Amino acid sequence: MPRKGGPVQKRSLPHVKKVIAVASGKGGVGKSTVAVNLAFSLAMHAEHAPRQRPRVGVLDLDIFGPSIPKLMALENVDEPQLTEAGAIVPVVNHGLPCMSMGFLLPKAPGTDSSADTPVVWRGLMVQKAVQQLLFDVDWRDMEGGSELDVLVIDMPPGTGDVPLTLGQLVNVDGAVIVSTPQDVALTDVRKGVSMFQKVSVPIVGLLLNESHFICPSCATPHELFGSPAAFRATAARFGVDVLGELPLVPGVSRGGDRGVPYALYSTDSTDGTSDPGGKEWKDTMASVANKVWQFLSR
Ligand SMILES: Nc1ncnc2c1ncn2[C@@H]1O[C@H](COP(=O)(O)OP(=O)(O)OP(=O)(O)O)[C@@H](O)[C@H]1O
Repeated sequence: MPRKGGPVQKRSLPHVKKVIAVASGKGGVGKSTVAVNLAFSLAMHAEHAPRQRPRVGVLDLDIFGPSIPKLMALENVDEPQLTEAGAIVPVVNHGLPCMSMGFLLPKAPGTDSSADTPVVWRGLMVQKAVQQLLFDVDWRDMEGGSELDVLVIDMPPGTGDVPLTLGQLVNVDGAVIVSTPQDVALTDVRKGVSMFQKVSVPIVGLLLNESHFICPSCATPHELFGSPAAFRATAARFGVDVLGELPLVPGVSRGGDRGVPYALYSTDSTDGTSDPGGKEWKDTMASVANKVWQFLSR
């Protein structure tokens, strides 16, 4: 909380070593999909022997449109448990601890999911909810007690109150900004970069999503939403890296709908990575995770 008469103090999140925010200037560009898959790719990071792999979690800060419950097949879970000290215990699927407003909202009448429960709140209540999600979750492994090495935060789209609150209150180690190649999305990328710079959050880099589609019949890459050149130019203008260019792959969307993130699909089976562009998507995501890990290890 801001102290009376003094500057706002940034804090670390309890039991979390590093924090990465995944943000976008505009909605619907694939930010949540990237956040979840980045978390798995960091957790499976090739540099680590299986026993030394980092503990990674995901926090969904999209209060008004939480996507993590669906992407993680956790839509119908019961309300999270509390520790003896009253902290919220994350919900786990596929081995990944997650927390989202979607787990704390009451279920919509006649359903066993909160997906259709509208959130109609005023600013102060949103601030309170964000602070609770940030500071009142116990990310420790309930069995071994180990802390979280990396928390990936799925931000709400845009440059509203939530990203500002996060940047002002929390020591965020880096932000990844996701965009598609359309002009309108790029304009918002510029706003996002400026906002994080204003609250002194280092930018790891920009990530271009749905940069191209590989034709299933002729294997030619097509730029469906515009040329990546403008995106690269925007990154260069701000002096930030382009972390990668992810193709549009139907299996990525199917995986999200089924609650099985694409990073978990194996590369040598018929489960979807035979999609045109599937291997390129996976290799790019692994390389992005590698760059994020290097950034965090500086
Ligand atoms: N590379 C990709 N290939 C195919 N589909 C994708 C890809 N990236 C995202 N999608 C699909 O695009 C849709 C939007 O993605 P997502 O929900 O992750 O976006 P978002 O930016 O988080 O949206 P919101 O602003 O609503 O939070 C989803 O259906 C997702 O499965």
